[in-house]
Amino acid sequence: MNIEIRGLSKIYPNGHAAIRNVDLDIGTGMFGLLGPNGAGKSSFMRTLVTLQSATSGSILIEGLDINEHRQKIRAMIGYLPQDFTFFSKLKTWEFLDYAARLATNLKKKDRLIKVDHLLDQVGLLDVRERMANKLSGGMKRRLGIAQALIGDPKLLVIDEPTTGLDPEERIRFRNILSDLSQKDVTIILSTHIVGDISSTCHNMAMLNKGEVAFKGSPEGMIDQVRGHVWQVTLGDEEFTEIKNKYSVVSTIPVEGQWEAQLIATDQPHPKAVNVNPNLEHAYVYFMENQLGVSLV
Ligand SMILES: Nc1ncnc2c1ncn2[C@@H]1O[C@H](COP(=O)(O)OP(=O)(O)OP(=O)(O)O)[C@@H](O)[C@H]1O
Repeated sequence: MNIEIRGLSKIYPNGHAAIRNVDLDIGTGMFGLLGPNGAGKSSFMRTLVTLQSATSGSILIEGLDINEHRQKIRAMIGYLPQDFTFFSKLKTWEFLDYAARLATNLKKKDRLIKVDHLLDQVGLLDVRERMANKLSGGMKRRLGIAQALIGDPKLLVIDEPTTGLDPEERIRFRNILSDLSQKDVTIILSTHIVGDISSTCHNMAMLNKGEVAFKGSPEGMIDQVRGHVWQVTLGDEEFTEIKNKYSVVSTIPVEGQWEAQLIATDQPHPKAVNVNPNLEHAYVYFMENQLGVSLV
């Protein structure tokens, strides 16, 4: 899979520029689009899956311009929107069968085989008879993935899939996506949860206010913060001073003091030592130092 995006902008009729001049190349595997709420992730995804047109710029998928080959492109894509909802009167398998009727020309027997295969793949075979709207939040999200997979897409576009899920469901969901990406499905995943990207994606971009703030590998983003992540253990008074001055990423109480990790360009306190950065540190660093967003 090869997706080439050049100079992409989306300005809504009210004048709001949700995507600004985005250039991205997305290849096979799992690609993560990271960014805070309102960064333009959903606008980008909706444009990519041809649900809305761009104001300017181009998107080529497998060399095909999405404006000229809309039907062909749509047949290649499975999409799970952020606000995916169910028809309330259908059982879990019936819902998926309905989606299969819309998306495929399969005969009933083959459709039902496919439905059960997909339910099994996303761990919902046990609850196939349960009403779809009675599934838990995580199960609904997994049924959403099954529905997006029903037409055997080459590209799966998933908008904020793990928001609101408990940690167990989040891990389960990530594992399903990892399995899929091994099976020749390219996945583009948008999220504001750093852990979704660090545990699954080899390539990523960070969007902020509609612009690409970083593109590359998660390791590449982490490299940029190396030397700027510090750990220091302080009493109440000094800790309050530090907290008011720097972005504190984590705090653990240790024997009446505070062990804090924080982001700072230079050593923030004589006792502070550098620690190995992770993607969460890099995210905070980018938001603060590169983009001027104050998190203090
Ligand atoms: N149809 C629209 N008309 C006008 N403004 C819009 C429209 N859709 C989105 N926006 C605005 O564009 C910006 C980007 O929104 P978008 O939903 O793409 O961001 P996001 O990164 O997906 O954030 P979230 O996770 O909060 O949905 C926001 O300021 C939003 O209010």
